[in-house]
Amino acid sequence: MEDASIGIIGMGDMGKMYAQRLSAAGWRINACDRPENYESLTQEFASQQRITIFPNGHLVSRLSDFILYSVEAGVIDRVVAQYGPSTKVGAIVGGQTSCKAPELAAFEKHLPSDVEIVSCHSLHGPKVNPKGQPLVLIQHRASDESLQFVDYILSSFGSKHVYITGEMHDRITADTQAVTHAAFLSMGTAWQANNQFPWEINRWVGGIENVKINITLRIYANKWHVYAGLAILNPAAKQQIRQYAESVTELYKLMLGGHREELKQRVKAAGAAVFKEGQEAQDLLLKDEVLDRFSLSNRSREKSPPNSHLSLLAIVDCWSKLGIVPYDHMICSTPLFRLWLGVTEYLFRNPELLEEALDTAIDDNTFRSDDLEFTFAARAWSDCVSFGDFESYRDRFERIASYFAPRFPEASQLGNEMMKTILEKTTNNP
Ligand SMILES: NC(=O)C1=CN([C@@H]2O[C@H](COP(=O)(O)OP(=O)(O)OC[C@H]3O[C@@H](n4cnc5c(N)ncnc54)[C@H](OP(=O)(O)O)[C@@H]3O)[C@@H](O)[C@H]2O)C=CC1
Ligand SMILES: O=C(O)C(=O)Cc1ccc(O)cc1
Repeated sequence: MEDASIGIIGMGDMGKMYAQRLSAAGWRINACDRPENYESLTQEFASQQRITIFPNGHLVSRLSDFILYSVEAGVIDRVVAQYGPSTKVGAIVGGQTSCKAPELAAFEKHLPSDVEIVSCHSLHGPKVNPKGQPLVLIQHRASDESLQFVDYILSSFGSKHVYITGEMHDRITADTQAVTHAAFLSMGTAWQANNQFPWEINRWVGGIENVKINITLRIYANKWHVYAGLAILNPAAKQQIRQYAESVTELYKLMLGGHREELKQRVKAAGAAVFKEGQEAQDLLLKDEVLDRFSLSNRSREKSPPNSHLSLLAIVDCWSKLGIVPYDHMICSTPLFRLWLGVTEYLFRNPELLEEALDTAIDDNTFRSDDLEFTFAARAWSDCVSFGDFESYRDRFERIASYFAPRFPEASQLGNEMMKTILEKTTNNP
């Protein structure tokens, strides 16, 4: 067992993270990226004895006992079609892509029948310490023994292993990932459309606004294909993002029409369905003292600025309409999802704050144009995902990312500290 070697096809951020950590745990790694990256990768890993770089996936596949594809989700079929037939007889193959339906379909289609399939998914970014984070393992076409082997290989991460099917993985991550990203992508789109840097405007400063701002910038500072792939390729994501956009639109119409009682009744009923009695056994995930430390703004905050919090009211409405209990999704939660649930929980478990948000939504028209742009944005992202066009997703994503780009270095440093502080409190208690 110990003399087995691990193949990694796709040495981007996740592939490198896996190579580094697995080689540090003593495994021999055979890795490749696209042939044009062979020279630079060879140089980069020259001093690492246990990592051997090869020019292409054929050479990695024929040598390795467990082969992991860590490429963009949109190219998985093409890459497996290319290298799959070269897989070593009796090897185990898996993938790291964020949506399992296309990955598993590609494996079934292109891998020889003597090859077993155990796939995986680390539910965190490459710079997050895997310890304690969920790691999904999917025994798709494999013996129990082979699952145990992969389990053993990946055990050095110290992650929390979760054993589910590919289908269940996609249904849960549609919520924990795709809808979560849609909400933050929409916030960024709305700020850009209104030509705002939210940390420069008094009414945005402080508290849960800091989480919204830091996470939005964190997403836009990342690679578009990760978000596009997991949303566009996951059929459950389309439906769930559409419901989020509908919830945003319907709540916004109630606000515009001044339907205070209907708005309150709908939001509170949704809140009661999602945040059931007894679930508050654990402390609130987020607290003001922590949140206020992570501001991009140099303005001071005197009092919690009132806000309609349309994005948060809508996610709870969306969960309730879909019959989703987000706490049940903690098994596939990413750090971002836990923060997102943390901020909604913060609002909904504080009746005064919720009441203030609902009254602000009706009475205070300074939020109307922000909320209008947010509504447009949520619908536009939903259409973009439903349409399934990677290039238009990329175009929207990169246009908005370039608006915020000057603040990425600062936001990412602050965002990392924020994640670390908040996640230290939540990782062991998901
Ligand atoms: N980033 C994240 O936070 C997470 C990502 N994931 C998933 O992991 C996968 C990898 O993501 P990530 O590492 O971030 O993305 P990257 O873009 O950093 O890495 C993908 C790598 O695959 C390479 N590649 C493309 N085609 C081939 C090929 N034919 N042969 C060999 N290599 C190839 C790419 O090369 P080139 O760039 O030159 O095309 C690139 O270096 C994705 O499916 C993503 O959804 C999962 C968990 C977290
Ligand atoms: O936490 C998130 O949602 C991220 O943005 C990082 C991420 C991206 C893709 C994954 O498949 C898993 C984690």
